[in-house]
Amino acid sequence: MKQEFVRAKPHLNIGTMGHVDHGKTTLTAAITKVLSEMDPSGTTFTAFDRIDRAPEELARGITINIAHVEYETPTRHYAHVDMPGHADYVKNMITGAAQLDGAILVVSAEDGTMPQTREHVVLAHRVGVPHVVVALNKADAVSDPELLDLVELEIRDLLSQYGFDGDATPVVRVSGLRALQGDPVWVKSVVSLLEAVDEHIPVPERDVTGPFLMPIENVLTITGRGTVVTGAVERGVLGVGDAVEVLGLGAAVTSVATGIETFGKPMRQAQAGDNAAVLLRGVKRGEVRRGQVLALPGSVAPHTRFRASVYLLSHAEGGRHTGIASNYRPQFHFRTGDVVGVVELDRTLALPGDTVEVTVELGKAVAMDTGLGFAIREGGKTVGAGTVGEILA
Ligand SMILES: Nc1nc2c(ncn2[C@@H]2O[C@H](COP(=O)(O)OP(=O)(O)OP(=O)(O)O)[C@@H](O)[C@H]2O)c(=O)[nH]1
Ligand SMILES: [Mg+2]
Repeated sequence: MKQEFVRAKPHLNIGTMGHVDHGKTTLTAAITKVLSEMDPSGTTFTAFDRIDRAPEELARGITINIAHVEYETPTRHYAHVDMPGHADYVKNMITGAAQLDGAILVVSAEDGTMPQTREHVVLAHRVGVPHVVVALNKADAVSDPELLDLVELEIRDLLSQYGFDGDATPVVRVSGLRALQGDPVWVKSVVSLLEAVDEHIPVPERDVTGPFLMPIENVLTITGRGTVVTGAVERGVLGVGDAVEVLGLGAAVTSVATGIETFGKPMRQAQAGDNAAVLLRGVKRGEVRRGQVLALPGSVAPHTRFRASVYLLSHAEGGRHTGIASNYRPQFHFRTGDVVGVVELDRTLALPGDTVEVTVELGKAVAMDTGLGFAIREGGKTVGAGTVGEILA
């Protein structure tokens, strides 16, 4: 019998972002190591090579999204998503898969801010990652303190330039690598970083009273038990035995949640903000997929046509070089899924950097309400971010 999940501390979803090779995964491993040594009952050490593991390696139990690591500070429980520095990360971030309450921006002290540092900051702000704490990593490799000061200034400037409060953002000098190796000075640096995260990233208000909704991130089959969907609960509460509906991107499926887990521990109820794995009664694996939502039956409907306010990323932010006109057909990313759609403009041309009102017609229906955010991508690049306005069909 597995130990049941105990909700003793507030739960937050955070993640590491930053340029390739700046040390995100090393730092993630170091955080779990440092915390597991402070409180073995709260945190289990997750080694570097266990963080970057591929989904195929994961064959046991109802389990949580592979990208997540779990840990506890003295005051909080965190789900931490560590994603690679390349384009896939961006895609995950904008589709809200991670639904971050805050992020640790990892910047190598050796390199300073780099193109993906900028891209991630721009996107974090656009998709509504509300708070950022900076880990000025690899501080062990830079002996000149003035150089560290310089990089710190550069980071603060970058944050301020893209809508964060660069002056108020904590910038903590750390060495993930040396902390992982147990060097006490650098272990302390990771403790300081976590204190900054605890203090600077507030516990968000969760919508626990609204109808239950969870975007599906992953679908797994557990031999002998059935199909499990995983994701972060966006709103409401789901209890074992509750009726649910899977919708969007095709035919709806109704079912009952016969089991719920978080990080391998059974729970009676998942609530907004939790990472949950839900076992669905009588559902075949092929009937559900990433990009759909699991919701209280009748509480949300899939739609194809809507008005939207769209911001087109400027060229400097990684957006298009040229403008768009009506009949533009990019990929629309809603929550965990994406679908092709056609954009109709109210004017002849919209340029990178513009905010425009548009009508969108999707190729497949997506569960949505007014106010839902989405990203627009083409050729593997993010070119816009929008919000659903009036729903037309
Ligand atoms: N000196 C020093 N090297 C570090 C530190 N942290 C990471 N490294 C090294 O930097 C390299 C990249 O580290 P990763 O943790 O894989 O970086 P990442 O940001 O996860 O990289 P991607 O996932 O590919 O974007 C490795 O060789 C690490 O050993 C640090 O604090 N100090
Ligand atoms: Mg990595």
